Parts: sequence; structure tokens; C-alpha cells
Amino acid sequence: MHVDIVSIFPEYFRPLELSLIGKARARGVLDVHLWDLRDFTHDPHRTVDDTPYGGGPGMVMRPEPWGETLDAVRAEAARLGVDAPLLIVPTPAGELLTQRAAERYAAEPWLAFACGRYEGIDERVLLDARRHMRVEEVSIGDYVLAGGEAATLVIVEAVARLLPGVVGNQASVLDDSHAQGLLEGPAYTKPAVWRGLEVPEVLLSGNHAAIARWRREQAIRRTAVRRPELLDALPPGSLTPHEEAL
Ligand SMILES: COC(=O)COc1cccc(COC(=O)c2cn[nH]c2)c1
Repeated sequence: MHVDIVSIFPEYFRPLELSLIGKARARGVLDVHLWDLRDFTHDPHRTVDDTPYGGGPGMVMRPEPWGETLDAVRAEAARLGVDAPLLIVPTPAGELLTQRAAERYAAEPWLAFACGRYEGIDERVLLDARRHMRVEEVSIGDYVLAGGEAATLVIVEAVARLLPGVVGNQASVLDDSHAQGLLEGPAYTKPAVWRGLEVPEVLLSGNHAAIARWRREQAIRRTAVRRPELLDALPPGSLTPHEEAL
């Protein structure tokens, strides 16, 4: 997978050189190309923002540098033989990121991320981008960040860990709870007793059917308490009558 990231702070993405993603890049599973929006300005101050039409606080990101940068990004995608690139724009006003969406993005050959700052990017940038690309405005939660960089790191990590060869144990990726539509239940490791706290007996029993049943019940109970709407969103018949009653 090829990932292009457009930002005024490309150094924000140094973490992508490290560990999980760093190894994936070394293996050629993932290729990340950073674009500095200021490289596509033409004034001495490399201006990327201006005051908002209609007044109001803060600044809006100017369309021209974005247009030129996304043209260059798109030209690179074309050079790589990708005809229908997907542009992801992290924004508080976007659709909430889900594991389903991360799985969908992981199937894409090419992703681009537009990192907004200030009060946002001039809307015409997205309108123009939609003329040439699929564009998705994505939220990682109901709160406001100073810019799209942290959200892009979150989305890239959620997607990259689904790529074959990125996470050592692929099984831990495919059967993790959100993949099943539930929250992860509790996990334990040695010692069996720690500060007087014991590991649940069933996990030491070696009875794998009972362990699987207990783990699923824990996930369902936790989901019912913390995120009941996830249970409502499960496909009909996902829970046995016994599990429904938990
Ligand atoms: C059209 O899109 C834009 O203009 C994006 O502009 C901005 C402006 C400020 C901050 C951000 C970053 O996204 C979030 O804060 C965010 C995403 N998820 N939850 C919070 C993006």
C-alpha cells in the first residue's frame, strides 16, 4: 500500500519510521510519502492560511497550495498506475472511523491524507478534489484537535496493522474484538497471583471451549455496559438467547 500525507508539519510523522510501521515500510508492505504543503506556496512567507470570508475567528487554509499539492499527489498516483485514489480528510465534521472502515481502507492500493489546520481547509479544495478522486471526511471522535496530523496517525495505524505482514500474529488482528463487533474483554498473563489478585480460574483450566465461551461472555458483558449501541448494531442472530440475556 502507498500512503501520501499532506501536512504543514511533515516532521509530525517521524513516528511512522518507527516499530510496526517502520518494519512494514522496510518490508515494502507500506510506502509513506510526506508532502509539505508549504512547498507549494509561492510567496516569501510561504503563506498557507488567510482570514475567513464572512468573518469569524481564526484562519482558513488557502485553496491554491492545496490544489497544487493534491494535483502533484494525484500525478504520482497515476504514475504508480492507480486510477481511483482515495483521499481521506480527518475532520471533526467527518463520519466516525470504525473497524469496518479501517478494513475497507486496508484493501485500497493507495491512500492520501489531507491534514487540515486552523479552522479548516477552504471547502472548494474538497469540491475540486471530488472531481478527480474519491474523498472521505473522517472523524476519529467527537472532540477537536489542533490539526489532522494526530488523526492521520491514528487512521494509518488502524489500517496498517490490518495489512499482511505488518503485525506478527495475523490471527490476533482478525479475531480481535472490534473485528467481531464487540469490545475486547480482560486479558491476563503470569504470575497467576499478583498483589493478592488472582487470574480467573477458567483461564488456567486448559478447557479451551470453556475459555472461548468465558472470553465471549466477558466481551458481551463489557460491551453491554460500556457501548450498548454496539450490541444493537450486531447482525441479527449474532448472539445466542443465553448471550442476549447477559
Ligand atoms: C474539510 O476538513 C477540514 O477542513 C479539516 O480541518 C481541520 C481543522 C482542525 C482540526 C482538524 C483535525 O481533525 C480533528 O480535529 C478531528 C478529527 N476527528 N476528530 C477530531 C481538521
